[in-house]
This record gives sequence, C-alpha cells and structure tokens, in this order.
Amino acid sequence: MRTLPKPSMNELYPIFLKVNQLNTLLVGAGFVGLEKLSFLLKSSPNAHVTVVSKEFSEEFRALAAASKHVTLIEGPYEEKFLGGKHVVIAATNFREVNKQIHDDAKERFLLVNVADTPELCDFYLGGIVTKGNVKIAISTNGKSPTTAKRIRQLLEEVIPEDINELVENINRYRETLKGDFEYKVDALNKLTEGLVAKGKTEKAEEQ
Ligand SMILES: C[C@@]1(CC(=O)O)c2cc3[nH]c(cc4nc(cc5[nH]c(cc(n2)[C@H]1CCC(=O)O)[C@@](C)(CC(=O)O)[C@@H]5CCC(=O)O)C(CC(=O)O)=C4CCC(=O)O)c(CCC(=O)O)c3CC(=O)O
Ligand SMILES: NC(=O)C1=CN([C@@H]2O[C@H](COP(=O)(O)OP(=O)(O)OC[C@H]3O[C@@H](n4cnc5c(N)ncnc54)[C@H](O)[C@@H]3O)[C@@H](O)[C@H]2O)C=CC1
Repeated sequence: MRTLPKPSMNELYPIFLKVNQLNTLLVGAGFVGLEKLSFLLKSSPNAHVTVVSKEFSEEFRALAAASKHVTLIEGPYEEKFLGGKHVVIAATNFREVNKQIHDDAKERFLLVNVADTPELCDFYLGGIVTKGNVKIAISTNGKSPTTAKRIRQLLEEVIPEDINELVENINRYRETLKGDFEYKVDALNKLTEGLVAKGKTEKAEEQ
C-alpha cells in the first residue's frame, strides 16, 4: 500500500506562469527587488511588471529600461497599486510593510510572495534552468535558497544544450501523427522509450 506524505512534507505544486500575459507588482527595488526582477526578466523578457519603490538605483533603472513592459513608480507602497494585478512580490526592507502588502493582496485573492517571510508566501520564486523549450524550476520548499542556486548551476552544466533539438524533432513528429489520443501516446512512448531505458533497468535491478 502506498503511504501518503506527511502534512509537513513538501506540498508545493509547481506551475509555469505566462508572466507576459499577467500583471505583476513588485514592491521594493533594493538588492532583493533587483535580484527578483532580473531573474524574472531573464526567464521572461516580456513580463509585465510594475515596480513601486521609495527609491531606485541606477542599476535598477537600467535593467527596467532594457525591457518594454516594466513600469517604475517612485514612492511608498499604496493599496491602489494592487488594482489590475495578478501576482504580487513584496520585497521592501520593512517587515510590517511587507505584511501589509500581503494582507491587502489576500483580501483581493491575489497570489503573493513575501521575500522575507516564507510562511506568508503563496508561492516561491525558484531557481530556473532554461534550455530552449525545456525549463526546469527548482525549490527547496523555502528551506535553503542557496541549495536551489547550486542545483540550478549543476543542472545547467549537465543538461545538454541540444536537448531543445530533441524536443523540436519530437514536436515535428507529434504534429504528423494522425489518430486518436491513445494511438498518439503509444507512438510517442515507443519513440522515446530509449530516453528512460537506463533508469528502468537500474530500477528493475534494484527490485
Ligand atoms: C522562500 C524564498 C521566497 C522567495 O524569494 O520566493 C526565499 C527566501 C529567502 N531567501 C533568503 C536568502 C537568499 N536567497 C538567495 C537566492 C535565491 N533565493 C531564491 C528563492 C527564495 N528565497 C524562495 C525559496 C526558494 C526555495 O524554495 O528554495 C532563488 C532560488 C530564486 C529567486 O531569488 O528568484 C534565488 C537563487 C537563484 C539562483 O541563483 O538560481 C541567496 C543566495 C544568493 O543570493 O547567492 C540567499 C542568501 C543565502 C541563504 O540564506 O540561503 C532569505 C534570508 C534573508 C535574510 O537572511 O535576511 C529568505 C527569507 C527566509 O528564508 O526567511
Ligand atoms: N527572498 C530572498 O531571496 C531574500 C530576501 N531577503 C529579505 O528581503 C528584504 C529586502 O532586502 P533588501 O532588498 O536587501 O533591502 P534594501 O534595503 O536593499 O531594499 C529595500 C527597498 O524597499 C524600498 N522600500 C522601503 N519601504 C518602502 C515602502 N514603504 N514602499 C515602497 N518601497 C519601499 C526601498 O526604497 C528599497 O528600494 C529584507 O527583509 C531581507 O531580509 C534578503 C535576501 C534574500
């Protein structure tokens, strides 16, 4: 019988957001705000982001200026900035401001990330590996962001650059397949069997 995971275990469910079709509010443009925006734009150059901050560094302004869809608002956070947003990231250096942003966002049923308080996060920003169409997100359940960074670096090394060619080729084959769902699944499984064969053999040997 399968054992169910304990409630304290990792219950995160990863999803891949099309942030170019969503509006994100980032509050705070310090060290952390800069890091969050640069990772967001690296992965999604067309992300729609509004940044509210009491001050902006030259570095932050330069990063924002390089993207078409980043708007900067200089001044303190106000609840009205949540209007029309889907996702909120609170990254000010004041815990009580971040908490206020969290509470306002929850009142509006928005998804919120509070950079200094994992317990208040609806989602975490993860480490990200991108190889063409393949994207891998890494989280340590909020326990060790440094480990997420190291795993990201490791995967960047070991996943071959040409994995995207494989995906593109299989996609072309997929487009040519006629027939019902079951037939397609079967054909694609047969084609890609070799990709996991080694792992399967190892598993079989373990048993
Ligand atoms: C919960 C989470 C919330 C969120 O931000 O979404 C969070 C929270 C906190 N981070 C802190 C510290 C650091 N964060 C990093 C780096 C990253 N942090 C990222 C994500 C997350 N950080 C989310 C969980 C992700 C998961 O589940 O694993 C990454 C993966 C992605 C990204 O930033 O977009 C990115 C690496 C990207 C890459 O390189 O690939 C480094 C290392 C470095 O910068 O070199 C340090 C210093 C070393 C250390 O502490 O480990 C602190 C303490 C602050 C303090 O002490 O003041 C808190 C608050 C707390 O834990 O209380
Ligand atoms: N999640 C993560 O990866 C990490 C989170 N942190 C936490 O993130 C928080 C921010 O850290 P830093 O960026 O280093 O601080 P910082 O002092 O460099 O930047 C804070 C920014 O918030 C702005 N700000 C302050 N009050 C504001 C308000 N009322 N309205 C709008 N903007 C406001 C400031 O103008 C500044 O741009 C800290 O609490 C820190 O503990 C720190 C390291 C990593």
